[in-house]
Amino acid sequence: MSDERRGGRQRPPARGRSAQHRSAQRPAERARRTDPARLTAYTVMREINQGAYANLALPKLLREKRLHGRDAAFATELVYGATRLSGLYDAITTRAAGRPVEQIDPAVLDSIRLGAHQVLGMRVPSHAAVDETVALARQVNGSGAAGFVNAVMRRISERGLDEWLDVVTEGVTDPTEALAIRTSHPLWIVKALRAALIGHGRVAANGVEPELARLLEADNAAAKVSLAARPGLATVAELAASGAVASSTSPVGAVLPDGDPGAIAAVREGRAAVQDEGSQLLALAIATAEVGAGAITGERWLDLCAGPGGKAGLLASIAVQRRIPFVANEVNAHRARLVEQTLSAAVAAAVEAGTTVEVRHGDGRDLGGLTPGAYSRVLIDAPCTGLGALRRRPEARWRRRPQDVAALATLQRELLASGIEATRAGGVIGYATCSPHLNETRFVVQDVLRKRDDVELEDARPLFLDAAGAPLPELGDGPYVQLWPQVHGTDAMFLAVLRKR
Ligand SMILES: C[S@@+](CC[C@H](N)C(=O)[O-])C[C@H]1O[C@@H](n2cnc3c(N)ncnc32)[C@H](O)[C@@H]1O
Repeated sequence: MSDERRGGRQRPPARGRSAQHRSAQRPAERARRTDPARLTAYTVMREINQGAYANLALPKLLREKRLHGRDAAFATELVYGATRLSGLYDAITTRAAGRPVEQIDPAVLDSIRLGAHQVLGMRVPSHAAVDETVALARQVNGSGAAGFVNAVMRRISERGLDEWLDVVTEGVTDPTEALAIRTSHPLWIVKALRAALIGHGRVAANGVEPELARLLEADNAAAKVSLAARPGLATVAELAASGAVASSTSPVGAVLPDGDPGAIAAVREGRAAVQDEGSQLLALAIATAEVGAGAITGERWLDLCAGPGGKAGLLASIAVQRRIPFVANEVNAHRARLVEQTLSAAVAAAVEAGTTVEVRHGDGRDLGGLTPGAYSRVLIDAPCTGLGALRRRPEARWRRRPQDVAALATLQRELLASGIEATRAGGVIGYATCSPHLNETRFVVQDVLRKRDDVELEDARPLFLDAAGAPLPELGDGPYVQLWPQVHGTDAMFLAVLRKR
């Protein structure tokens, strides 16, 4: 699609007509079909509405529709931006349409969300955004709906984002609620993140609002594409030769400024992978923690909740380099297969090195009882709400419910307890989540520690080193490590390191 068609720059007036004239045209007079990028974005929005995940549905459709380069980037920004900001855009649409969004057909609402994002969140000129949104609506929602979309889009485009933010927060006196509306997050998540910033010691309660705003804004920014070179299988230099830029945060990381990571041979071959730099640092921390004298000989590593295998991929390659047997366990059959796929290069390397990398399909809660004291290092990357990775999962904030936190609480405690059982004396246990929620992080660890005397908490901070080997900054008072997107540029990963007595 050309920039002109996309509206990426101002179009000259067509056949002497002004942009204002075009905006005032009846929808029937406008282009009847939209472009493939917008249509793809709309189709994915509908799939998300039916329960799909953006990070799976979008790449699949981009491949099917053969959209590459700038068209793929445009469709991606449309889907991710319109989905993340749908709470805000719905509040604006309510005012522009003069009726609650619940009274608007969800398919029509998706067209409006995409249009609103072009007008308020991207640099698409208003007239082009309105024209294209009406063309899309006519094509996918019908001509009756297109008239309605035209009216709503014209109202939306009458104000800039700042003006709309004032309109939708007018009369809202609670600053947390106003922040939730402005940054398009459910209120319960904003409250949980506020408590997490204070509870993890990032900021004092009386100065939390600016930091909370930074965190919520970071959730709304596109996450960079980070790659991890799996040690012994690939190098950062190899990734750099493929167009990535060496990471300053992770010693095994590189950032891909643009392009398809799947086009890089090391990624295709499972020698490198797309992985958040925080996840990389966390896996490296587990691999570098010193194990006690009782556990150092005959080391054996376990990833108790490995699917889809990101951290297992990094840990397994390090284990192979050190000729240490590695087991990746996963309860979900489909995800266990994904672990097998992602570990295939490490499995082959293990055979060469005369060691083993094994994928086990089963409930991690059973492993402590089945293989007590069998492992020198155990990672429990527990199932969690994922509130620390909202920037990567645009729909997650709208799907998660406050009750999900409580529903996971028992499982998280049982998995940690099982991981501790599976660890031998002197061994190291890492409890991790991609959520900073206090109920999924500190409180889980504290609860489990309170009930047993065979394990102690270690300071995890010295295990976090950046690409230059320097201590990662701003890790707080310890002993836990809580990473933050607005500080470290990573997902908000949590790690507690325990040692078995
Ligand atoms: C946060 S994810 C792990 C992410 C993984 N470590 C990575 O870096 O790619 C948690 C995983 O735990 C799995 N899980 C949930 N309950 C489990 C159980 N009882 N035993 C083992 N795995 C479980 C989930 O299916 C999910 O794949």
